[in-house]
Amino acid sequence: MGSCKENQQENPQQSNCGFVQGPIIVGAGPSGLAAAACLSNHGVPSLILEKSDCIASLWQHKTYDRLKLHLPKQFCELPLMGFPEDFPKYPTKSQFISYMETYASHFSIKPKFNQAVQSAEFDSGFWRVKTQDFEYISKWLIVATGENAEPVIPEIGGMEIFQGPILHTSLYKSGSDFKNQKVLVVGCGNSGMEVSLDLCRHNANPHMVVRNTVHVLPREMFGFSTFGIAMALLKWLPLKLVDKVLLLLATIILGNTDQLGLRRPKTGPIELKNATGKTPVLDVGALAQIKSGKIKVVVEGVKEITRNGARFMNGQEKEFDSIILATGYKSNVPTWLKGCDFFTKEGMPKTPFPDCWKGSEGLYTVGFTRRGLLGTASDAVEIANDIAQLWKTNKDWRSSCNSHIILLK
Ligand SMILES: Cc1cc2nc3c(=O)[nH]c(=O)nc-3n(C[C@H](O)[C@H](O)[C@H](O)COP(=O)(O)OP(=O)(O)OC[C@H]3O[C@@H](n4cnc5c(N)ncnc54)[C@H](O)[C@@H]3O)c2cc1C
Ligand SMILES: NC(=O)C1=CN([C@@H]2O[C@H](COP(=O)(O)OP(=O)(O)OC[C@H]3O[C@@H](n4cnc5c(N)ncnc54)[C@H](OP(=O)(O)O)[C@@H]3O)[C@@H](O)[C@H]2O)C=CC1
Ligand SMILES: O=C(O)C(=O)Cc1c[nH]c2ccccc12
Repeated sequence: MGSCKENQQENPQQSNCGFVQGPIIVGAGPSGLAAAACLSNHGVPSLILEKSDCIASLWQHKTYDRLKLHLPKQFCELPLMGFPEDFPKYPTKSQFISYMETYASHFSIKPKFNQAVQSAEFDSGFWRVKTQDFEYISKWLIVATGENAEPVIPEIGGMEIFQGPILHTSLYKSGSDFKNQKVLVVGCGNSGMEVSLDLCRHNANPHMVVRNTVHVLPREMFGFSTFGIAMALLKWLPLKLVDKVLLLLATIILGNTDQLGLRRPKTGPIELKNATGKTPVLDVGALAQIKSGKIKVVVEGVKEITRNGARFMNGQEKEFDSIILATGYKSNVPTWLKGCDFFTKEGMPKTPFPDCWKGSEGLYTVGFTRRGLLGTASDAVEIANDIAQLWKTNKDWRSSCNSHIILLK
């Protein structure tokens, strides 16, 4: 194994690498916390390394004010501890964050913050995980950096000459910053739809680019959550038939969305989500604003950004005050996990659900199932069961040391 002794000779007072008791978990989002809690429930310690300064940083730092869970709370709870009973069916962002905080403190999870993992590599039986100031070593590495680790920023010509602000939805907080503005929203996933709706509610004038097909479903059908209906039907019916039922009900409730510029993909909504990760839009009011004309749908893709607006694929140019990129997110695993072929070049596990949680040589992933927090919960339980079995059978891994990290002297 490569050693950190060379570094120590240069700086003998300060140890800069050490063994971690139990697994190293990268990321203190819902997935990392769920994995740590399930491990702790089996008596297995772990160490979470988090690049940000808080838990659930996606939710605390990169989401807008009016965000609510769009699946009912029973589909978004982490293992071993549900949401408080008095929370509404669709908890708000701040309720979700407070749940995460209570969860972390209940299981005494204390991540190491401001530790950005720059590389992780398997070497002679151990994972060596480097941050900007320390090298952590363990038998196990749990990747919990999320499917939404980095914003996708498309390369559109002319972005540098646009006179107004251009921001990704991860930086958008509220439409109050855009009052009376004409705003171009690029992208029509859940972020594009909800940001456009929020802009309407603050008297802005959003134009939403829909360059492709999109599934829009009502969040609820006849008082039941659409997601809940889908889950229930999937217990009895094949996926394609469930999709047909959902689309039939959606058409009855919403009408034909094609006429609004929202053409549906040929593949059904749940099949598409499972196959590609593309989440159907669960409508919380944007569709009504599209119907009323307050949100304008632009069916041409953006060709280039100009000084005062954008030129579209049909050659037409329109003026805008601001541009919001609702262009989605991507995994960052390929930037730091080295010499491992478990992930695709897009940073998603090659093994499909439900087996994507386990790699080889002590590598695990939590939260890469394309099934939201429900997938996170099932991964965390599987991983903890697996590691706990190994942990119990080998007492060498259980040191009497109280600290999580044993410094190499
Ligand atoms: C706006 C929005 C709303 C959503 N709403 C829902 C919903 O209602 N229901 C649902 O099921 N899902 C929802 N999702 C999906 C979302 O991905 C999950 O809710 C959840 O946040 C995933 O948790 P995670 O821990 O896997 O990833 P994240 O929450 O992204 O957490 C990953 C953590 O890893 C850290 N990290 C990343 N790279 C490194 C590194 N190199 N070193 C150290 N730390 C690192 C990050 O800072 C972050 O704290 C939503 C997503 C978005 C963007
Ligand atoms: N309330 C909630 O719970 C919310 C949940 N979310 C979740 O967060 C995740 C991310 O959602 P979101 O941020 O909407 O990302 P998505 O990946 O779902 O959507 C990205 C959108 O951007 C479009 N796009 C990408 N590049 C371009 C381009 N160059 N020009 C035009 N359009 C482009 C895509 O179109 P195309 O299909 O053509 O590539 C797509 O419409 C999802 O899982 C979503 O469900 C998000 C918001 C709210
Ligand atoms: O909200 C999200 O981003 C999710 O990934 C939740 C989710 C998982 N599977 C789905 C299927 C349909 C709609 C939302 C989801």
